[in-house]
Amino acid sequence: MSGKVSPKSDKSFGDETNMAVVDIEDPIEIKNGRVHHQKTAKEYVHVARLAFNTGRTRDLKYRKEQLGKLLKMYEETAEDMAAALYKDLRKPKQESYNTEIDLIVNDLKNILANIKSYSSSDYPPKPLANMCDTVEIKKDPYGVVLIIGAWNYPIQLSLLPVAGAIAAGNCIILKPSEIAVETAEYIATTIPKYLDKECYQVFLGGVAETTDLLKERFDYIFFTGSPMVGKIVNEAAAKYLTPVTLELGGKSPAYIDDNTNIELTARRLIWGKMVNAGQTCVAPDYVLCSKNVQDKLLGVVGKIVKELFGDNPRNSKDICRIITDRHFNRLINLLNSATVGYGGDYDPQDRYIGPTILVDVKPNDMIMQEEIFGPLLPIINVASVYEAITFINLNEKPLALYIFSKNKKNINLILESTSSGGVTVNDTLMHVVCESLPFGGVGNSGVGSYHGKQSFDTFTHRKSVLRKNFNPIMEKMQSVKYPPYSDRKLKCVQLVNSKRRGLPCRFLSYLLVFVLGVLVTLLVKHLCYSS
Ligand SMILES: NC(=O)c1ccc[n+]([C@@H]2O[C@H](COP(=O)([O-])OP(=O)(O)OC[C@H]3O[C@@H](n4cnc5c(N)ncnc54)[C@H](O)[C@@H]3O)[C@@H](O)[C@H]2O)c1
Repeated sequence: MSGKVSPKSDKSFGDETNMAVVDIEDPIEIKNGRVHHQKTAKEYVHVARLAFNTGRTRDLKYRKEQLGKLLKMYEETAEDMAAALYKDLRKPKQESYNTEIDLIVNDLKNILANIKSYSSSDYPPKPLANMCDTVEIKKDPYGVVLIIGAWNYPIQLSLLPVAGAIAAGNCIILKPSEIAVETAEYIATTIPKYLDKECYQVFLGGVAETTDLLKERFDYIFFTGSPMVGKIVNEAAAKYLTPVTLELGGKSPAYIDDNTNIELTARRLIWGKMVNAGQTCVAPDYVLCSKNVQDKLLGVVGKIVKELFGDNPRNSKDICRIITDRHFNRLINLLNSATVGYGGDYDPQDRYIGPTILVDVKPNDMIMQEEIFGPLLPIINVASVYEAITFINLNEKPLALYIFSKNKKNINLILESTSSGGVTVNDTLMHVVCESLPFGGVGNSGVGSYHGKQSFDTFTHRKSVLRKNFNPIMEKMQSVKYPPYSDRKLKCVQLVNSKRRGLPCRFLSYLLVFVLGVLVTLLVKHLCYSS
């Protein structure tokens, strides 16, 4: 869709009386919670395919221009982004800027500053057999890519991959999450005002529309969401062997060692759990610690919550709300299934849930069967670091793992004995904001990664190119590869093949070719004169 939603549009995607009408190339109606497109998913993809085939997105100047316009969009409409996030999630302004707006602005500035070097071909070392050839790794765009976003960081999760995909020269169909209604509308109405409407299109909708999109052939699919839907996306992609990045979720553990600074641990843990009201893919999902540490944690948590959110956190402007009633009710069911050690306050009218710690939790309890995605923090007691490691390894590989400890041996033991998408030691969430670290999961928590240069690489096919020339001397030198084969030729080929160590750079191999050329010429001249 590239168009404008009328000001009277319904903000819930679910009320027939207030109907949103978008009226440019694809006038859409939003009726009874469903988006009605005039154009089909196939037509969207067709337009993007035609645009890609013009070749314009391959041009570095064009890509920089489009990224510049995206930056302009961020700068000119940052307040609209923050307003949409507030309406969807009651996101505090500082959280909106820290975790979404500034993140995409900085990422884009970094891409713009480095796009020339990211896009340049690499010239790797080469073996003796290719001494006379030019070997190059060209950075090729995949083509038309599908980006599907999740609702919890609806700006960041849609627009960070968009920047990487544009930089790498792809055309894009972006499908933001339908659950973050305001942000989806902001994206759908704002992007066409700034970017090339054929190359970069926004397709609004929910499950049915995403299902339609997934029937189409894409050259790459970048999905952010739950492992369950990730599998659906992966299956659809497999039909055309389309490569995918799957940014998924899961239960991320936080291990607290006996040897730690309990107050700092509590502050960093509660902060990480309460950002976006726990609706964060890398939020610490549950705690593993001894009974002794649990008691100490419960002893300081009241003080920390008061410090962060005041006497009554319900009145704090710094706690997000749960995205929908459905999500809220799921969390309250989980809360009611467990024993509250701290907190437990909630308000259905406002979709508010306060910081809550759950105790006496057992591995088979309901709350341990699914990703929590809310401000509930269960504690599972373990007797040692070894038991914690065993517990982590018995479960799916998490997206994030947090270790709070002063004991280097224990920290390294966990790092060496477990697998997770990423790790922060002695804090939460922070490895995600360091853009030089690739961000992604492993196993059930995802496939592939992005952020920083990795975003460009994710949307880039590294195409191997080997160039030869028609130089007769080179041809003579390589003639041993042709039949008729002989023992002498085999020995020669084996000798060359055994010199697989790469020659370091193009200059050295040119020099070698030049020296060899001179030697051969001198030899020929010498033979001519002597005869
Ligand atoms: N790894 C990450 O970067 C990251 C970031 C944010 C969220 N997440 C994960 O995402 C999940 C929460 O987000 P969500 O509720 O939006 O996820 P979701 O999987 O329900 O939805 C994600 C996207 O898939 C679409 N979708 C939903 N059901 C579908 C279906 N049956 N067929 C086709 N498409 C479908 C939705 O429209 C949405 O755009 C959590 O598991 C969280 O951990 C991961």
